[in-house]
Amino acid sequence: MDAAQAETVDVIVIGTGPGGEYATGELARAGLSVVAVEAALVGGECPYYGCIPSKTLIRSADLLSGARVADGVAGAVTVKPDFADAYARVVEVTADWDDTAAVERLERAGARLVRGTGTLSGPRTVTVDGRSWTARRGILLDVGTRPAAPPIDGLAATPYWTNRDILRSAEPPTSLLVLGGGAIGVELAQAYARYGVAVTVVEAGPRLLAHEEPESSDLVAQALEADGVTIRASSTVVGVTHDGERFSLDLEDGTTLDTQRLLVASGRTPNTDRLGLESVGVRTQRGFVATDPHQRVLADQDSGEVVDGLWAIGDATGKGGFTHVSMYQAEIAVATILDRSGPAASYHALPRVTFTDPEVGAVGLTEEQARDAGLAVLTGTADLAASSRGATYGPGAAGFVKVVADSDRQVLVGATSAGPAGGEILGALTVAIQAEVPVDELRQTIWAYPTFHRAIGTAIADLS
Ligand SMILES: Cc1cc2nc3c(=O)[nH]c(=O)nc-3n(C[C@H](O)[C@H](O)[C@H](O)COP(=O)(O)OP(=O)(O)OC[C@H]3O[C@@H](n4cnc5c(N)ncnc54)[C@H](O)[C@@H]3O)c2cc1C
Ligand SMILES: NC(=O)c1ccc[n+]([C@@H]2O[C@H](COP(=O)([O-])OP(=O)(O)OC[C@H]3O[C@@H](n4cnc5c(N)ncnc54)[C@H](O)[C@@H]3O)[C@@H](O)[C@H]2O)c1
Repeated sequence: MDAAQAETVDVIVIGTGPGGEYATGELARAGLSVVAVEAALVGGECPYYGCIPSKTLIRSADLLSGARVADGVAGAVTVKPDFADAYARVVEVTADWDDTAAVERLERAGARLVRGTGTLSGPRTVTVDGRSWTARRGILLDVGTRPAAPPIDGLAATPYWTNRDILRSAEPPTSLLVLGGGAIGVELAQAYARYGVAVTVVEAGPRLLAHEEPESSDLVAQALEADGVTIRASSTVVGVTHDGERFSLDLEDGTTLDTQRLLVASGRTPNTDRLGLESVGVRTQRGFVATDPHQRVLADQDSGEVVDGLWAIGDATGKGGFTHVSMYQAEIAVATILDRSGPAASYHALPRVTFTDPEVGAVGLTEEQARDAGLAVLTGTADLAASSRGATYGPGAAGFVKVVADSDRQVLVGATSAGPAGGEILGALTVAIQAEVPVDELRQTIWAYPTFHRAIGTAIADLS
């Protein structure tokens, strides 16, 4: 069928990241005719090149680290790291980068998958390789992001790695330079260092995990250094070359760094640049698509004008590059597409976890963001190592709970739980912020002894 003879369906989903895959299934189960267009693997980045393989690798590396600190606490353990074991688990959890199971799930739900790159070619119309579809109800975009390479002299001509290459590599490098100290950079730097790889992180900004509390950056820097990672913050790379074997990076301060492998983890670019958004009058901001709180696409950030029959979810909406955001927005979009009433999107209690050891869990605003928002800020902190649980835990107890309160409303607006199981402890803080539990109520809460989460009570008592 050519573009002139477009087939009509109810909904077309372009990009099946986690939210797009979920929405496709839900809409089809609701009885709509749905076509999902996917250029790569159904499920997107998270199950194949993101969350799932990285957290699997991190678990293997954490087991090695636990064994290494056993001597003097539990008895001597001989540790013989074997990356092949870790990689085998990565192959298992990604189904060897095969999306057959996901495709079958979609088809069982009644949806149709079209492999290829979808482009908007006018209102409610999508073209894939010369074939066109028209959507009666509309089009849902979940196109995600791809790794962004900074404009460094020579870099583009080198065989640098992105998250996609490193997580598919069966062999660990002998040395690894990680460009970027964000979530991808710090998680993978630590995991590879624990496998004996000589790792250096080069971060342009003054600290790692720049979006989180400065205390989190310090904690993660100390942990990475304890694992042997060299951290170079406030460092600018001005040139990169590759001689067929090794990379050479020139820094602005005159230093030259040599490495076998280079991982570029310096941010992402939304996949909206070749999507045909101009054909429906949508202007992006730094590639991000603006949406209203029901995930309806806006013509641009400022106008507030809703584009008829177009929804967007996921990383490309710029509300946070996390699978749980994609899934959350997908539920909202599905409700709107099905004309069901439902709550509008709200991000005041957006949680995120960086899966380093110690884990950095955070929700809502940082102290600085709360102050910048003009709130009357109170903060409270508790040191995990100094807690009873910390004393019993022994090595690896470093961490803290920090709470940020709005003293006018007497509710928490932000919190960090960094330490062992920091991401799990975050759950209680997320509920407190989502439900705007009064600080007084949190003061009266009984926190089990001796747990790490009891530090939430200590931090609340410390509010000043
Ligand atoms: C190494 C790494 C680790 C991560 N760890 C975590 C974590 O622990 N927790 C967490 O919450 N998040 C994590 N993330 C982020 C997470 O992967 C994303 O937030 C998540 O995948 C949601 O993305 P999305 O829905 O925007 O779509 P994506 O997952 O980006 O998928 C978009 C899909 O759209 C397809 N596509 C794009 N354009 C088109 C087109 N024109 N036509 C057809 N198909 C198209 C792509 O092929 C892709 O399959 C991690 C990311 C990385 C890279
Ligand atoms: N645990 C998680 O939830 C998790 C894990 C990994 C990734 N992610 C998501 O994936 C996305 C990408 O993560 P990321 O770590 O690539 O991006 P990021 O934006 O979080 O961090 C990129 C870092 O690279 C630095 N940088 C930029 N240009 C540089 C340069 N030229 N030289 C040196 N440093 C430079 C930035 O200052 C920043 O600190 C994010 O949306 C993140 O939320 C989430």
